[in-house]
Amino acid sequence: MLDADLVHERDYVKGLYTRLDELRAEKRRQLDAVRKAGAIGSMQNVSERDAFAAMYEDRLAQLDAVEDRLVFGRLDLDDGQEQYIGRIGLSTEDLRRLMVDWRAPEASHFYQATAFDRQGVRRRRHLILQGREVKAIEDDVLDAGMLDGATSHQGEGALLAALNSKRTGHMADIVSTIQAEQDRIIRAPLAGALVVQGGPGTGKTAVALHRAAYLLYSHRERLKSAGVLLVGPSSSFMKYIERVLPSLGETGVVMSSVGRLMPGISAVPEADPRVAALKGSSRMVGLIAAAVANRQRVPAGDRILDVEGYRLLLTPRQVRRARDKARSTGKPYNEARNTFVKILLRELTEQLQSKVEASSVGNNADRSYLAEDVRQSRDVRIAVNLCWMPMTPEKLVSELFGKRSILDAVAAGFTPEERDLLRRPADAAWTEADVALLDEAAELLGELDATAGHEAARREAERRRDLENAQQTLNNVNQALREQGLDGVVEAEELVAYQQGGEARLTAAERAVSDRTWAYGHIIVDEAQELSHMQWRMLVRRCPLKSFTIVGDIAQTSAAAGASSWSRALDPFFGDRWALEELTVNYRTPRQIAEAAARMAAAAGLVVSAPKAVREGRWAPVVDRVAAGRDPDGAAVARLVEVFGEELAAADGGLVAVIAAGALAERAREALRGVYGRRVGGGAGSFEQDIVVLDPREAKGLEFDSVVVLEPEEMLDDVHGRVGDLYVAMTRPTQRLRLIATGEVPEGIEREP
Ligand SMILES: Nc1ncnc2c1ncn2[C@@H]1O[C@H](COP(=O)(O)OP(=O)(O)OP(=O)(O)O)[C@@H](O)[C@H]1O
Repeated sequence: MLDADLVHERDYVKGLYTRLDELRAEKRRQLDAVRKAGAIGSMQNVSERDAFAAMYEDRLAQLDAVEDRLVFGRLDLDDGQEQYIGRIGLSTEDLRRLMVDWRAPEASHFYQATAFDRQGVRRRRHLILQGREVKAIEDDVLDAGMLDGATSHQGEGALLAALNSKRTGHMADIVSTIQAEQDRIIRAPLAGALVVQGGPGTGKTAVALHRAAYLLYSHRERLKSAGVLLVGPSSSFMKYIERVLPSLGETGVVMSSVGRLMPGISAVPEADPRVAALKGSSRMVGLIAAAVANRQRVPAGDRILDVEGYRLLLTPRQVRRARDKARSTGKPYNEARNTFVKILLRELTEQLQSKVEASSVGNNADRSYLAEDVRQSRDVRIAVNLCWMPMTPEKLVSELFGKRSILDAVAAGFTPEERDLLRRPADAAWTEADVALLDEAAELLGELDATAGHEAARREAERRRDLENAQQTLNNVNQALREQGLDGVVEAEELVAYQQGGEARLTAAERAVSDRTWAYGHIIVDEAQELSHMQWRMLVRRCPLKSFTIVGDIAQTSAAAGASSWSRALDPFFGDRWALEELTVNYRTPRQIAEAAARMAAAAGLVVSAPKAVREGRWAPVVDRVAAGRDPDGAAVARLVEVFGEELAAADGGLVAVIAAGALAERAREALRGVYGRRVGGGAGSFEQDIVVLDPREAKGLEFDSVVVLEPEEMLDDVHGRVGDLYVAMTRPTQRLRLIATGEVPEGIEREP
C-alpha cells in the first residue's frame, strides 16, 4: 500500500509537470502565432519573424531540457511553508509559486541545512523520480520534534543511488544531491580568484559546471554581455561534460579546451614533455618579445631607392629615428608600424619633391601625387618592409622556431639543446604549447590590418542599430498578436528581457569564440593544475577583472609544464589575492580502490590530499601478475584479452576502460578490436562505445564503471609519465579496478592497512 506522503508527492509532481506542459503549449502557440503574423502583414519583414520564431524555439528547447528530474526536493520550513526545489522556477498563472529554481538564494537551504544549523528547515525531502513519477521519497528530519509519529522512509539514499548508477560516457548533473561543502563553493561570490583543490572524485568538475550555471543565474546583469568561459584540458574532456549545462537550462557558457583558445587554430597535444616544459616556461615571455623586436631592423648602410626615375636616399639614421618615434607610441608592433611607415613616407616624399622642383624650375603645379608615387614605389615598399615587416603571430612563431638563423639571433639565453627542442618544421601542426606562444605574440603584434579597429567599431554600431530595430519589432509583434485575438499572450517585458538575454547569449557565446581579445566576465578553469605559466598568461588576458574559479588537484599534475604548487602557479598573476577552498569527500571511487591509489602515491613520494571515500566497494583492486616472457607487452595484452570477459560481466552493461601508456595502448586496442570489434573506442570522442582504450592523459577527468590498468609500473618512469598519471588511472573507476603487471607492482597498491 502506498503511504499518504508518497501519494501526496505524486499528485504535486503531476501538477508541476502539468504546468510545464502548459508553458510548453503556450510557447508553441506563441511560436505559431508569430509565424502566422508574417502572413497578415503586420510584421516588418521575414527576418524579424524568423528572429522571434527562433526566440520561441529557444524557449521551448529550454523547457524541454528540464524534463528529466524536473523537481527533486522539498523543504518544510518553520513557518509552515512547503517549498519545492527544482531545475527552474515555476509559478501558476496568477503567480503563486510552485517550485523554486535551485540557484535561488532560498534554495541554498536545501543543500546547506543540517540538524545543527537548521536554517529554518524542519525537514528536507528528496524526491526520487523515474520518468514523471515519484518512485521514492527520502527524508532528513532536522527538527527532532517532527519525528513523533512521522513516517521514516527506507531505501537507498538519493546520493548513493546517483553514485551507484551506471556511467554513460557523458557526465550527468548532480543538482539533486549537491553536498554542503560543494554548495558553498558553487555559491561563492563572483569577484576575485577562488581556487578549489580536491582529490580525485571530489566533484570538482561537477562543482565547476554548477557554478557556471549559478553565476549566470545570479549575476545575469553583469555577465550577460561579457559571458563566462569554461576551460578544460582537452577536447575529449569537453565532449564528456558538454551535456551538463544544457540540462541545467544554461546554453550561454563558452566552453573551450586550452588548445582552442586562438580562433581558427585547433591544436594537437605537445608530444615531447621536454618541449612542453620549455614552451610553457616564463622564459618564453622574453623570447617572444625578442623575436618581435628582431623584426624591426635598421639597415647597415645607406640605400638608394628608385621612385619614378628619381634616386632617393634612405639612411640608417632616418630609419632609427622613425623607429624610435613609432615605438614611443607604446602601440603594438603592427599598429606602431603605421606610424613608422608614415614618418618615412613623409620624409621620402619631401626628398622627392625637392628633386622634382630642382629638375623643373619654376613649375609650382600640384605635387600631391608625389606622396602616392612614393607609396607605390616597389623599392620603397621593399625597403620599408625590410625595416619593419607586417607580421602575423603564426608567421612570427613559425619563423622563430623554423629558421635557425632567427632563433640564434634572439635566443641568446638558451642552450643549443634547448634551441633544438624549440625547432619545428614550418608545416607542423600547432601544439597546445604553441597556442599560448601565438597568443603572446598576437598581444605584442596587435591587429595586422590597420582598419580592423574601425571594422570592430562599425560592427558594434551595427549591433546597436539591430537592437533598436528589434525593440521596434517588439511592438509590431504584439500588435500582430493582438489582431489575432491573442492579446496579452506576449508580455512586452518578457520580450525585452528575452531580447537582452538572447542578444547576450549571441554576443557572449558566438562573438567571444571568434574574438581573441574578448574580455570575459568570469573564467572557470578545470584541471587547472595542468596549465603552464604561458597558458595562465593567455587566460588572465581574457579576463582583465581577474574573476576566476580555478579547480584542480596538484597531485594529479601530469603535464610537464603543469603546477607543483598553487602558490607557485598563481602568485605571479594573482599575488596573494586568491582564496583556497578544499573538497574532502570522494564520490567516485570506492574506498578500497581510493586507499590503494593513495598508498601507491605516498610510496612513490607524491603528496596527495586523499579524500574520504563515501562508498565501500564490492571489490578490492584485483592485481594480476603475468610472466613477462620475451615480449612483456604482448604477455600483458594477452592476459587482458583473456580476462576481459570477466571485467565486462562485472561491469554488467556499464563502461569498461583500459588505461595504458604509450604504444601499449595501441596494442591493447588492436587486440580488443580483434575480439569485440566496433564496441572498442579509443582516445578522444569515443565514449559512445562501452569499451574504451586510453592513455592516462586522455583519461584525465573522466570516469568508468570498471578500469583495467596495464603495466602500472611503466607509468611511474619518466619516459612514460609521472606518478600523477598512475594516480589518475587508478582513480577513474566507480566500481572496479584491475591491474595487469608483467614486472613489479608499484609499492603500496597491495598492502592493506
Ligand atoms: N554531490 C554529488 N552527488 C552525486 N554525485 C556526485 C556528487 N559530487 C560528485 N559526484 C559524482 O562524483 C563523480 C566525480 O565527480 P567529478 O568528476 O566532478 O570529480 P573531480 O573532482 O573532477 O574528479 P577528478 O579530479 O578525479 O577528475 C562524478 O560522477 C560526479 O557526478
